[in-house]
Amino acid sequence: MMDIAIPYSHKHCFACGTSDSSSTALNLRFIRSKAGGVKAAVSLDRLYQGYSGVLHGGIISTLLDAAMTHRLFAEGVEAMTADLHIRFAKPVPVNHEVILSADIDSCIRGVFTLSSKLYCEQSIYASAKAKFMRANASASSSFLSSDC
Ligand SMILES: CCCCCCCCCCCCCC(=O)SCCNC(=O)CCNC(=O)[C@H](O)C(C)(C)COP(=O)(O)OP(=O)(O)OC[C@H]1O[C@@H](n2cnc3c(N)ncnc32)[C@H](O)[C@@H]1OP(=O)(O)O
Repeated sequence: MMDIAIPYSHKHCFACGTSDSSSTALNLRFIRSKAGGVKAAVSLDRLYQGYSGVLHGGIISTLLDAAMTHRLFAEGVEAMTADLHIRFAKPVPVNHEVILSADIDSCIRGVFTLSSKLYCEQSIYASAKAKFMRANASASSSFLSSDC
């Protein structure tokens, strides 16, 4: 399945940029999930730990935010995070594959509400809800209904 295309504005992104643009880039690559959202698999090493052996909460937040951002990219929407809530349910181990997913919950008057989840061993270890607003008001999308 094809990767979600990353817009030019994200070429140098810490989360989805490549190591060509930054030596610490996470190099995340998202694809469409069968359920219609997006998903990515990633395993991060000790460079990204907080407590010993545990992925840093700021990195977890970044992964969840990136999943939601890419869910919007999949609709041709470039939007900024306006509000972000994270639930750290279980310590996420480093050097262990985790799966990220994201879905669009609603879009009302230009405010997109999304949710994302981080799975480890098929359990939810962290989740997020966020609101996004378009960076570029001229962006178009098949998802957009008349009130967006
Ligand atoms: C682009 C974005 C960048 C942004 C960066 C900014 C972010 C920076 C972040 C920086 C971070 C940097 C630092 C780091 O990196 S720290 C690393 C990141 N954090 C973690 O890995 C924590 C993972 N989670 C856990 O270990 C457990 O879930 C904890 C220890 C939190 C609780 O596990 P425990 O097994 O002890 O508890 P329980 O689940 O049986 O529940 C017991 C009770 O507690 C209540 N309870 C539990 N949770 C919540 C809650 N959230 N609000 C309200 N209540 C809550 C729950 O309802 C229950 O109540 P009751 O039913 O008994 O009445």
